[in-house]
Amino acid sequence: MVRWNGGAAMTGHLRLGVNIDHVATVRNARGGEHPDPVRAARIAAEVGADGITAHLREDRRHIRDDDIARLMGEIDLPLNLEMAATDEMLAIALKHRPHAACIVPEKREERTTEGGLDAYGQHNSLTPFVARLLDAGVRVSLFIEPSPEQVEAAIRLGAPVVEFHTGRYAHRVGAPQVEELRRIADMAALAAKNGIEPHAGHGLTFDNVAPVAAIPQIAELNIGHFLIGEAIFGGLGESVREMKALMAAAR
Ligand SMILES: CC(=O)[C@@H](O)[C@H](O)COP(=O)(O)O
Ligand SMILES: NCC(=O)COP(=O)(O)O
Repeated sequence: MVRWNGGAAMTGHLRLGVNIDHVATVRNARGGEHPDPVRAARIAAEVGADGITAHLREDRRHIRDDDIARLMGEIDLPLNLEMAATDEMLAIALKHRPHAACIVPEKREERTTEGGLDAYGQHNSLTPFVARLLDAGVRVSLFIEPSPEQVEAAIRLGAPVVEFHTGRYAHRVGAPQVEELRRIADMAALAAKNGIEPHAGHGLTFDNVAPVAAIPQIAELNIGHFLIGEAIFGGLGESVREMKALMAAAR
């Protein structure tokens, strides 16, 4: 597994991080070992994914601890470990030292990640958390809403990356969607101007990815649920290839 070199990760290439959480959702539905999320990561790597994202939730509803261990041991792509800001998850991240850790909010009752991390309100508790991960050579990303308050909080926390939650963009249409896209673009520019690498993710699909991919400062998109759903019909390799082609065409 690749590790972050501690330097600025900004490049012109728009990277695709494939989130394999929902391969594990299907696996866990029967309590067995198939389909294997690590096999999905291997297929994604073979067809050109730039990284793998996996969300180890506190309730282990999909990705499990052993999945993270196997991803680290068997997959050569950078692993972006999504995690809540808890002592348990910090210990796991420090044990594995993935390429990156993306700090996300978690509510047990939520169906999926409903909003961004409140980096502004949680500044004091996040400060040592971010520092410990950075000291271990893990590239820290904060999964936040595209707002000036949250970007400024990320700057104060010294996070090298932010990932904008695109759920509100993905679930709106017409003028409200355009307005949300503008917020994301403005916040990507604000982050980049302050030396923070902007990413985006959540709810992105073939139909809505292009306008987000066209935002020049955005360096990485993390996409999962839609790709795994599409894989049911045309195979994971094909869905990843198609998403990468759409992202490249938008630049
Ligand atoms: C943080 C994020 O947007 C995704 O990783 C999402 O969390 C996928 O996992 P869930 O669908 O379990 O939220
Ligand atoms: N951080 C977003 C992510 O990893 C994937 O979100 P989704 O595509 O599963 O909604």
